[in-house]
Amino acid sequence: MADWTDCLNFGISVAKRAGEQKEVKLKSSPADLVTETDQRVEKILISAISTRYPQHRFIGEESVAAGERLQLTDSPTWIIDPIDGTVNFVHRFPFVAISIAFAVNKQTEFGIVYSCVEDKLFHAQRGRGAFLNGEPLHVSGQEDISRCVVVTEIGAERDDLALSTLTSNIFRLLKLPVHGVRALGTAAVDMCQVAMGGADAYYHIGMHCWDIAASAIIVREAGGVVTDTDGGWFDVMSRRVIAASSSAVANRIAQVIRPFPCRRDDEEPLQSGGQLTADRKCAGPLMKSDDTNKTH
Ligand SMILES: Nc1ncnc2c1ncn2[C@@H]1O[C@H](CO)[C@@H](O)[C@H]1OP(=O)(O)O
Ligand SMILES: [Mg+2]
Ligand SMILES: [Mg+2]
Repeated sequence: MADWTDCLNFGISVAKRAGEQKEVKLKSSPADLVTETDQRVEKILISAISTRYPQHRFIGEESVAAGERLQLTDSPTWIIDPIDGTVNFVHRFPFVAISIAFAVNKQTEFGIVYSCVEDKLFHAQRGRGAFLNGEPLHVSGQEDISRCVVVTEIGAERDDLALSTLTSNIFRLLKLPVHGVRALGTAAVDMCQVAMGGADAYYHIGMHCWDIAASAIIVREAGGVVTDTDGGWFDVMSRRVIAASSSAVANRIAQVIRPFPCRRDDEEPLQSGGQLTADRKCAGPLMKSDDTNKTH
């Protein structure tokens, strides 16, 4: 079996170096500022990694936003979110992360999440455990949903359908009841909270592979479970994830939440007048046919 430890160690060093890039130049508008900083960090990461590993491929949030095709092949591939928590970053809400996953044959070999403001470095390598600043990490092991803190994200969709699904899912969880529902503004750090036992579960529909790939392996290696939002097999391109302290909690959340259909990350982008449209939009019917079986 190939040993990717050299890549992991290099990934950790570039993530920490990129996390020091706190200087932000004000451009013409807040939107420009965000784009410029996100793009700059992604360029720093990709240029350092590709110089060392010229054969490797990349899936980067900003490269995809600039029109690059999103395709996970069997080649060694780095999946990068240069700034996870861009809205936090702009508002100085203190949870912002660099998320880097590395996959070979479509299997994640390691994940790195550097929560820059907190200076917390989470990492995990397949079969070798999960760590926070070098110390082993463990999920809470909680099995009782009524004793759980559950994390999710509000996301950016503001249409009625998205908002009603989002709020009704939170409503259902609160009515179980769970101990609390939280949202930190970065999916990567949300899931690392599950890995370290600060939260017992995370779920969301609509994140992208770069938001969740690294923290998914960190949760698993910390002893947690990662599933699809229907409780089935987790597919990193599906944009559907539950990360939990136990199978019991993951299954209970899968029973409670209503699905919100999204275009897969590896689906062909929608074409509109020759221009690529934002692939962040969800599409399709609101409910799956089996939705009537869900717990209300
Ligand atoms: N269209 C979108 N707009 C804002 N945040 C999004 C998003 N799609 C995914 N996210 C992610 O959702 C969380 C915030 O709710 C962050 O992890 C954020 O990642 P980002 O900061 O890298 O965009
Ligand atoms: Mg992100
Ligand atoms: Mg980002």
